[in-house]
Amino acid sequence: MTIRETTGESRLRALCELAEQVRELMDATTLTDVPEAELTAVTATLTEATERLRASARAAPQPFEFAPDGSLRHLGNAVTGAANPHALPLAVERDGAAVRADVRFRPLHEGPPGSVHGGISAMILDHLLGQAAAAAGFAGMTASLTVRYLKPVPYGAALLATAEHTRAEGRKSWAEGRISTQDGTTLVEATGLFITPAAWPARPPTPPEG
Ligand SMILES: CCCCCCCC/C=C\CCCCCCCC(=O)SCCNC(=O)CCNC(=O)[C@H](O)C(C)(C)COP(=O)(O)OP(=O)(O)OC[C@H]1O[C@@H](n2cnc3c(N)ncnc32)[C@H](O)[C@@H]1OP(=O)(O)O
Repeated sequence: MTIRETTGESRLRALCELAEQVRELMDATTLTDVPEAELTAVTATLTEATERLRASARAAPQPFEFAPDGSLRHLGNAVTGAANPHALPLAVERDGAAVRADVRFRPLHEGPPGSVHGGISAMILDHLLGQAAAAAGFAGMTASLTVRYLKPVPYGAALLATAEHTRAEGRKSWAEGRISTQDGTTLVEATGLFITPAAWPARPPTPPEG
């Protein structure tokens, strides 16, 4: 018996491929040094492509949903969503009780000359800490995030982001995490408070792998 993929999944894969191409475009735009006439010509091409995509539009990005394999996914997420060009996308994995993700920032993420914008590091850590809390069974919204910037974060280098849930008190729970180099030097670390909104189920499902 042949199991067919749904048309929806095939279309979603095409959407993710488009998002990846847009990431390539953003990288190319950040670094391009072509002449002005070429910039103008490419802008015209992109204006046309943008209008084609807007011919039919959703009210919101791809939702939090179950994939056909039963896993939870959020393709529209700004950090992990493969269908969201803004996302790296970060692929978050469970590592025992903790979570981890390989990270390679790009010139697109520049803040101070030659290194990554602090808000980008904070965004990655916010999400990773949130997934660590969710992995421990305490999914919630970020109520506060404290970030300590220890060393500039380079782009282009293979880095590692890790986080773990540390404790819970009722609907409040805490997690901590860091972005480090491959040799274990911590560049930026964060602590976060996550609160499960009263309206959420007491024990939400475990987080998606990414
Ligand atoms: C159907 C759902 C299914 C869900 C499935 C989930 C699966 C998960 C999988 C994967 C996870 C992915 C991970 C994502 C990570 C990224 C997360 C983000 O980026 S979140 C966006 C940024 N954050 C916001 O937009 C929050 C906006 N704020 C709020 O919504 C509320 O303020 C909220 C929920 C944080 C608290 O609202 P209240 O009404 O529940 O809070 P009150 O009842 O007043 O307080 C409860 C306790 O918390 C303290 N508290 C409240 N807010 C606080 C704060 N900001 N700082 C410190 N303490 C606070 C209070 O003092 C109180 O403490 P006392 O119980 O008295 O000890």
